[in-house]
Amino acid sequence: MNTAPRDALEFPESDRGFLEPHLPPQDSSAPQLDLPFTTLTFATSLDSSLALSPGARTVLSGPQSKAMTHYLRSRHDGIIIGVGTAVADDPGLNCRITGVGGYGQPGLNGQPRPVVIDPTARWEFSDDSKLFQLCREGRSRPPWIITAVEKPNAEKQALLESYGGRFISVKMIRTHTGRHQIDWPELLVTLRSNGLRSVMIEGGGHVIKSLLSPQYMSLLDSVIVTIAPTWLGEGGVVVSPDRRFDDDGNAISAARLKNVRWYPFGEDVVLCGQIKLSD
Ligand SMILES: NC(=O)c1ccc[n+]([C@@H]2O[C@H](COP(=O)([O-])OP(=O)(O)OC[C@H]3O[C@@H](n4cnc5c(N)ncnc54)[C@H](O)[C@@H]3O)[C@@H](O)[C@H]2O)c1
Ligand SMILES: Nc1nc(=O)c(N)c(NC[C@H](O)[C@H](O)[C@H](O)COP(=O)(O)O)[nH]1
Repeated sequence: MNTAPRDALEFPESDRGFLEPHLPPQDSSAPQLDLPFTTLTFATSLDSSLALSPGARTVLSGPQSKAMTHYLRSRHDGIIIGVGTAVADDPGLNCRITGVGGYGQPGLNGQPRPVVIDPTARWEFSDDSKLFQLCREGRSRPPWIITAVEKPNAEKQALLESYGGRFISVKMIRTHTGRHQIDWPELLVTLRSNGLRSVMIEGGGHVIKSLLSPQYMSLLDSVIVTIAPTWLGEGGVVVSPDRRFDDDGNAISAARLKNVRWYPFGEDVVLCGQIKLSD
């Protein structure tokens, strides 16, 4: 067994049980589906902010819930973020729990595939990006970048492919505000057909908002939210889906969870549930 690096995290067995009903099945005889098991998971402040501003990497999770997030990463085949998060955070998107590949074990077992949604292929990654440093150290899988660009920049493509990553071009529509909108079912089917049986979606704000729209929320099998005891204040990246109205034009809640469980975790609380679909 290799020695785990100093930044390895511990997530004790005794803390794992409560998460089990909210995670993809581990049973290899579970039925093979067209869609991956899909978990929405993020950390939020008391004023529903993910970060102090769109470009700011902001620590919300305490040490125990951070380790929990890394355990979640070990339990999913893929981890999806938007390019805004890739640019703001220079994330590692790997799993640092002791005992997974690169953290005390050879190989990449337990390491999720990073998937970045980047419609215009604007992420200026380089050899210095954290993700690629981790790939070189054998501590992360190379990313897949989902884009609407048919022929991404050749140099970027060569760099990505030199690590074993790739661009995956998909069709995206433009909304009335000019934003790209991915076809989530199509993306999830594509990821499943490329071998990902489960994915966790970490954010940021735009990704989460689009998944909480009436059109797409039924794709979510599980929702796991860490709530930190802090207010980030005005100007943060807020998780707030579009307003919904009933047939009479009255405002109704945009989305709600069912089968809810709360678990105190250090100074944070972790909320697990499933999207309640209208009857
Ligand atoms: N607290 C947390 O758990 C957490 C998690 C992730 C990110 N963050 C923070 O969130 C911030 C970034 O959030 P954001 O909202 O600015 O960026 P984002 O990560 O949601 O990325 C936005 C971009 O991704 C693409 N995109 C997103 N949804 C899409 C869709 N449905 N279809 C097509 N393209 C889509 C678009 O190019 C869009 O401009 C950062 O500050 C980051 O630190 C926090
Ligand atoms: N659970 C959680 N708590 C936080 O306080 C926080 N800021 C994030 N943010 C998630 C987002 O996807 C980040 O980009 C990655 O957390 C980057 O972190 P890594 O380098 O991969 O460890 N997630």
